[in-house]
Amino acid sequence: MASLFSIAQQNVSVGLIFLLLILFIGRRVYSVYFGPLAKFPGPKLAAATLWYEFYYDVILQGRYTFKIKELHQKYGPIIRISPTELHIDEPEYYEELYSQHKPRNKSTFYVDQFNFPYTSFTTVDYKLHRARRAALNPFFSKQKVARLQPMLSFMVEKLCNRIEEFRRTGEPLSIRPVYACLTTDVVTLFTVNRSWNHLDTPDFSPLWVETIQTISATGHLTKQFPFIFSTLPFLPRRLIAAMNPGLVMLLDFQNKIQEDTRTILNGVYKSNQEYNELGLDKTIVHALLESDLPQEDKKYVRLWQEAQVSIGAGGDTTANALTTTHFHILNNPPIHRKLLAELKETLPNSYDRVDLRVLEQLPYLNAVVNEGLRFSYGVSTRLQRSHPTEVMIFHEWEIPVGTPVGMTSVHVHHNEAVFPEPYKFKPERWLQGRPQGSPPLDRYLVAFSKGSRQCIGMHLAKAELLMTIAMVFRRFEQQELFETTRADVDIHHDFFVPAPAFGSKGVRVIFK
Ligand code: HEM
Repeated sequence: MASLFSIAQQNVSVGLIFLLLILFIGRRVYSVYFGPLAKFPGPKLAAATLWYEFYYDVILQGRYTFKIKELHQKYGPIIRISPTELHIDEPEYYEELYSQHKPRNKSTFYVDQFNFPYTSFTTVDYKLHRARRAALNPFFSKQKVARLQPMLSFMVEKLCNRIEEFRRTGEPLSIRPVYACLTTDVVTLFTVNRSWNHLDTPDFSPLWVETIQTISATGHLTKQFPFIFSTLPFLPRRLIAAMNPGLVMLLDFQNKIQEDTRTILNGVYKSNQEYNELGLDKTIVHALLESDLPQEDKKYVRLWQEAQVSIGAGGDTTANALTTTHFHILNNPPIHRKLLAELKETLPNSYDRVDLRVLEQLPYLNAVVNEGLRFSYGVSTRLQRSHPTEVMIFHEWEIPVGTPVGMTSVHVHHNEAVFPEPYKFKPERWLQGRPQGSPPLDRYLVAFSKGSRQCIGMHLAKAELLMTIAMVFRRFEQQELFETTRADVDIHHDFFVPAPAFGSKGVRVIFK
C-alpha cells in the first residue's frame, strides 16, 4: 500500500514538472511567434531566451554590443534582441528616443544591475525621476561648475606635479590610473567635500582603479541575476570574494560613501574659508536635504546612494575620455602640433593661469575634446527607454507601450554616414561647415546621452576635460607614447564603460 502511494506521489511530481515545462516552453513559443514583439526581426534564439545575451556578455565578456551591430547589418535598423527588448541603429532617432520632454521610463533589467535602487539614475518611472533630477540640477549646473575653476586648477596642478616626477626620471607613466585618481579626487571633493586624495598616493591607488573597473565588469552578471545582491548580506566575505571580487569591492565602496554621508549628517563637513576659495559649495547631501523633495525622498539611504552614483559615474567615464583623447593626440603628431600651437597662442607661458571660459572658446581644443568623447563613448552599453502609456513610432513600426528600446553610443559614433572615416581620429570634422539643412554635428555626439536623463555631470566633465588637456599638453610640450598602440585604447569589451582587449598594458607615456 505504502509503495503504491509513493509511486503515485512520484507520478504526480513528474507530471507537475512536465506541466511546468510545457507551460514554460509554450510561453516562450508564444512570445517568439505570436507575442507583441513577434513582428520585429532578429534571431529567434535571442527572442526566446536571455541566455543568448548571457552568452555574449557573460561568457564572452562584454561582446553583446558588437553582436547587436552585426545583427543590425543582417536584420535592419530595428531588431528584437531579447524576449522583452528592442534595439535601434539609426542616429536620426536618437533625440526622439532620448527625448527631453516626452515621458521616458528606464528599464528594470538595466537598473537592477546596480545595487543602489534609490537614486535618480536608477529611477524607472519618469515622473519620479523628473522630481529627483530637479532637486539635483542646481548642484550640477553650469554656473556652479564655473565657480569651481580654482578647485579644478588646484587639482590639475597637483596632477602636473606628479607627472613632473616622472618627467625627471624619464620613466613611462601609465596614464589611465593617474587620470582615474584625478577624476576621483575631483568628484569626491565636489560631491562630499572630502577628496579621497588618490593623487597623493605614490602608486596611484591601483586598488581603487581595479575596483571601479571590476565593478563595471560585474554588471553583466548582476543584470542577469540581480537576486545576487539580496543574498550578499548572508554570505561570508571570503565566499563573496571567491565568487566575484567586484562584489566585495562594491560593498567596500558603499561602506566608504555611507561613512562620508554619516559624517556630513553629523554636522562635520568642511565649509571653511579654504573651501570657499576653491569655489566649493555644500555637499550633494545638503543639496538634497534643502530641496523641495518630500521627506521620504530625503532618507539616509537615498542620500548616500545619490552620493555614490555621482562618485561612481563621475570617475571612470571622465578618466577614460581623458586617456583616449591623450592617446589620440600623441598618436597623431600633426594634431599634437596644431593643438600646441593654439594653446601657446592663448597661454604664452606654460605656467600661465588657465581660464575655463577662455578654453571654452578655443576651436581646436574643443574639437579635439569632442573627437575624444566620440572615441570614448561614455557608456558603451545600450541604454533603454520606454514610453509607459503610448506606442512609439519608428518608421513603419509601432513599438508596443512599455517596451524597452535601446540605442548604443558605440554604434552612433561610428556611423559612416554621420562621421565619414569613422575610425579615424579627426578633430577637423568638428570645425568644418555642415551641408545646408543638416543639423549641427554635435547632435550625434551622444557620449553623455541626450534628453531628460542625459548625464547630469556633463558640465563638470567637460570642464575637467578642457582644463586637463590644456594644462597637461601646454606644460609638457615634449611627450611620446611608450609601447602603446591603438589596440590599447580601441574598444574590445563593453564593460558598461569601454575596455581594450585583455592583455593590454594600457596607455603609457614618456614625458621629456
Ligand atoms: C566624460 C565623462 C562622462 C560621461 C561620458 C558620462 C556619461 C553619462 C551617460 C551616458 C549617462 C546616462 C546613463 C543612463 O542613461 O543610464 C550619465 C548619467 C549620469 N552621470 Fe555622467 N558621464 C560623465 C561624467 C560624469 C560626472 C563627472 C558626473 C558627476 C559629477 C556624472 C554623473 C552622472 C549622473 C548622476 C548620472 C545620472 C543622471 C540621471 O539619471 O538623471 N557623470 N552619464
